[in-house]
Amino acid sequence: MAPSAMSPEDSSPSTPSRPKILIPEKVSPDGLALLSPHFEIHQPKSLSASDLLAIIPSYHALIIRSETKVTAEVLSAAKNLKVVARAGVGVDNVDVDAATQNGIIVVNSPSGNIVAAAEHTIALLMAVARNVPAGDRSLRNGGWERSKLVGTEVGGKTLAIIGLGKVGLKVARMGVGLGMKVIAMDPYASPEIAASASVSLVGTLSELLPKADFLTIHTPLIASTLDMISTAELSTMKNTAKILNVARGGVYNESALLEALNNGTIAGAGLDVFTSEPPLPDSAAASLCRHPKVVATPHLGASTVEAQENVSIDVCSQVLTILRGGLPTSAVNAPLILPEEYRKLQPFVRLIEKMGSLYTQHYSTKQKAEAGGLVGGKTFDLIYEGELAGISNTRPLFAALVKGLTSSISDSGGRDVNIVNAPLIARQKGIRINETHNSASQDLVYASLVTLKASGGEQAISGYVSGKSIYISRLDRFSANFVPEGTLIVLHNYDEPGKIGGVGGILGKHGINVKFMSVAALENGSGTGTATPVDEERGENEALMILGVKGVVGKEVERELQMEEGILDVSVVRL
Ligand SMILES: NC(=O)c1ccc[n+]([C@@H]2O[C@H](COP(=O)([O-])OP(=O)(O)OC[C@H]3O[C@@H](n4cnc5c(N)ncnc54)[C@H](O)[C@@H]3O)[C@@H](O)[C@H]2O)c1
Ligand SMILES: O=C(O)[C@H](O)COP(=O)(O)O
Repeated sequence: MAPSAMSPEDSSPSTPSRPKILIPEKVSPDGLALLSPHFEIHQPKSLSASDLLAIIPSYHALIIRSETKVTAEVLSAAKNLKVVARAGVGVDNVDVDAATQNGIIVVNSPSGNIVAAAEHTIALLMAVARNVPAGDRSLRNGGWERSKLVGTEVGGKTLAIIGLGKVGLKVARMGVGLGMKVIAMDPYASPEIAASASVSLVGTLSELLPKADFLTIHTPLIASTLDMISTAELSTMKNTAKILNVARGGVYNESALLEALNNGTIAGAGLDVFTSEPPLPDSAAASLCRHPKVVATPHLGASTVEAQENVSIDVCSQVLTILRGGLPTSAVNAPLILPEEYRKLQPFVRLIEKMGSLYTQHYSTKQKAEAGGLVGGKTFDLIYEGELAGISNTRPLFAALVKGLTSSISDSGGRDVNIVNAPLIARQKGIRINETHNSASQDLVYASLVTLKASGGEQAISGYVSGKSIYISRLDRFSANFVPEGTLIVLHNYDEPGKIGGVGGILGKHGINVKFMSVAALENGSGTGTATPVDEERGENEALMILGVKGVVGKEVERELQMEEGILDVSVVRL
């Protein structure tokens, strides 16, 4: 469709020379009022994917919600586009990497609809507890069914939350206000922040699920949360339990949920989000929407007047700034370093980001995660040695660490962290970072060395830069030497003959190719005190085996590796 094919009422009067903004979804007029005096705004009532592709080249800004798919194809055709603005949080419908490659800034509103999402969760909680929609439906059909629709009180019941971030924490506070006992599982949350909201943190799902009268998930949809609740997990819950989803379709397995409702494993569900929106006609999601034990809404979590005002003003003011040549406040793909610092700091920014991400993923295996506080609420020491100790502006390095620590646990992949907002994001998660410049290091083998340590434990990672390449030289109590890139399997094992054969056999069986292997021995003088229990006699023989692999390393592979004789612990890390 050419631009002229849009109906006249879809477009505001135009001044040809003004930059053009395309808004294919319903966005609150409050923010648009900031833009309309300066720009030509087009709001087509419906726009197909091919229409979008055809007209995008003439636009300078694109403002969207969750329905418009901004693909790599659209972005490479968008010759004049400076910004894609998401009036909301999730950017799962935008190819952010393609935007970055095309020099297009992606902005969002990280907090504008948090209250709305939390309140919608409570609305679904009360609706499923008290059969509100069923009562309403029955009355409309001329019924007066009282005994059939007896509900349960939520006061005194246990509300279990998975994901104690911005929305989860608000839901927790509201639950406490309703007289509920609130427990939560979030390995990366701050224990202090949880305690301040009267939430008891538990370490594992298996501890959380059997206690839940109501279960609600508020995590992003990422590799570790896809199908987080499926048949096995549902079977450990009370058969009176009811579950809620105002996060993203896919955190509950929809087929498993349907089966659990049909066979009485659990009692009900309140659902706002689905794996495909709207649900495909013959899908499990479509059956869930029609199920008598389900209350369903069409992704209304953020649909309040107030939230839409907030997100609209948030993103429209950023569009205004960007089209006038300024810097936005919430860029999802903002660079960590300014061009003038790029050559000197870029390898270290990359190294420290990878060290942070390695930390979060390596230490989050069940064996090592404590009840909360794996990342959130933790104090870290970031120690610069050698030439790096002389650098005074370490803001990009600090930001790189915050980005690395949070990248594997957020739906933006940490891309929204920049040098301006990194201290704020760290504060929100209760992360404290002490930077130390140690220029007096003796016997340093590398020109510069960076060490990341979590205080109060043995968790430590060191790394260095050589040319343009980055390396990890220490992981835990082990001297290592490997490149922190791609998919890595880190095996903590007894250094005994036959290990490589066994591990290779398992990987080969699953079609996983090994690209490199590195063995890390205990550092000189390292004792055997460790988070993982080791055999006293074999303790001196511990080692780490680090495998760089190609192929999908699923949970089954991890389980098989974990069962292998002499393997103490396994972590799969994607860097
Ligand atoms: N339905 C709606 O309209 C609507 C509105 C707003 C937000 N959302 C969605 O709600 C979700 C939460 O948003 P938010 O702003 O609170 O995000 P957030 O990033 O502030 O919080 C997410 C939390 O999940 C935790 N987490 C990550 N991986 C985990 C895991 N494997 N196990 C347990 N916890 C884990 C993180 O530590 C973090 O505390 C997002 O998916 C967002 O897109 C939906
Ligand atoms: O990611 C979000 O902000 C929410 O899921 C809301 O999406 P929406 O703007 O399409 O309502």
